[in-house]
Amino acid sequence: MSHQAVPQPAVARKSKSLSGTARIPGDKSISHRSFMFGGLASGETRITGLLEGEDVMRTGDAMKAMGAHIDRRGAEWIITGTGNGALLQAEAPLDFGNAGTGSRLTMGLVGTYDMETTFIGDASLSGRPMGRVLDPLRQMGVQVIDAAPGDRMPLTLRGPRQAAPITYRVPMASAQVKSAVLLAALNTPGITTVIEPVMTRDHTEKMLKGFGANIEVETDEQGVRHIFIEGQGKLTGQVIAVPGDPSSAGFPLVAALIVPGSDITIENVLMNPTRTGLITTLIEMGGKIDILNPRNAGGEDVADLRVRGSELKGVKVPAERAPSMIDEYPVLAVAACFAEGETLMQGLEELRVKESDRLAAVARGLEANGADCTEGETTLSVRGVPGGKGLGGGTVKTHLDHRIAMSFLVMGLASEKPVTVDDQAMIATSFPEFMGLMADLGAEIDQTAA
Ligand SMILES: O=C(O)C1=C[C@@H](OP(=O)(O)O)[C@@H](O)[C@H](O)C1
Ligand SMILES: C=C(OP(=O)(O)O)C(=O)O
Repeated sequence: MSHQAVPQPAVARKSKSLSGTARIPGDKSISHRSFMFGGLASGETRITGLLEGEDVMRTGDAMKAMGAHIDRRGAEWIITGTGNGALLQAEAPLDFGNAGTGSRLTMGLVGTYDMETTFIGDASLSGRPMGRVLDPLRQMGVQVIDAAPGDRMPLTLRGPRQAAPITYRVPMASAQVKSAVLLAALNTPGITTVIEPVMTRDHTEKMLKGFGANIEVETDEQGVRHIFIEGQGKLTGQVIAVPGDPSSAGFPLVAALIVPGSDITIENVLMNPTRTGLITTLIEMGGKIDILNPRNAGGEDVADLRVRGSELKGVKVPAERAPSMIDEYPVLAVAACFAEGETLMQGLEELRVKESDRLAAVARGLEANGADCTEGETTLSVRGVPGGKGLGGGTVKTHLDHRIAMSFLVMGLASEKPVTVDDQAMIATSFPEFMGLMADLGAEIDQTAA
């Protein structure tokens, strides 16, 4: 399905206090990896809580095209994998739609196989840089036999007869790049080393260990992580319960903070410390967020969050925190619009290469809705208006970016005037339940005619 033909606008209006309990869908990062590792392992993998968003379904389709069996039985997804080293050449191009994670991790997964694989995607994905993944793959012996200018998709990989292990220092804070090299190592003899100067989400390392890969992580005195992985080992199917996605939780969370009088509970949220930067920041801003029932589920920390309407104040968000909240800056910028004083967000260079240039897309959307902000090369500062007086009234260009759409719909719930987004169709890539879940909490969001 293409989202580019018929835009579906939506409008969010000032809402009365939000209330109720929400269960957000499964974590996108863990869901992609569950399909990939389950599809690669020997035997059966059973997954509950999987995110059934379009991005993850594309990964499932890719794994099926390479020989995995994937079925949904009731609430469970059941995968019979090919066995490590036994993926088949896909007969047609793999279409990853809008998904950076799915495409980049799969490039790593298949790159070291002695076969050809073509990757295609939508207009947003085709504009995103793939050289960050292709560079280390080339060092391992992978040929890029066709790519759009600037190492972009569509592109075709031709794997070597036998790949060579490398030591690779990840040059930018990117879990996708780290993961692509680790996955390429699975079909490479010997030990591949990935050096990660700045820690990013660690789902690949944790989950590969769970599937039986020989992978070790050492952190040196400077805090630099060295990840060692031995290729061509056996992976065995697992039982996985995917926790709720903290990036998706960010939307009802910020909505409840900025709509006065709100009191909601968000259940079963992943609290892995590489993902909780938004919660830390909002608590620093004075957000009333209670972390309830902290527990461990399937090797990950999870908790329920009680969130109440709050008087927020602006803060400086340090650059070091960026990797732990990288997808949450658009919605944090919205929270900042309702805070007293200035919020300064730093270290945002990676936002420029997401589904849209998120730094520019957020700044333009805020300006269109009367917010006072300054866009720097790698920073964004927002000067807030407690109560939201004068905010709203604009239409936001979403540029095929789900997080821009959801963030600005949240803004409309507490702004004096409605906020319109030009297209909400992309929300289905990561959070298909968004509209219904927000409506159940009392949010006034209408899908307007095109
Ligand atoms: O590894 C992952 O699952 C992800 C890594 C991040 O991307 P980068 O690695 O490009 O920072 C994040 O933005 C994306 O939504 C999911
Ligand atoms: C950046 C994101 O995803 P991806 O890179 O997988 O497209 C996101 O979901 O915000």
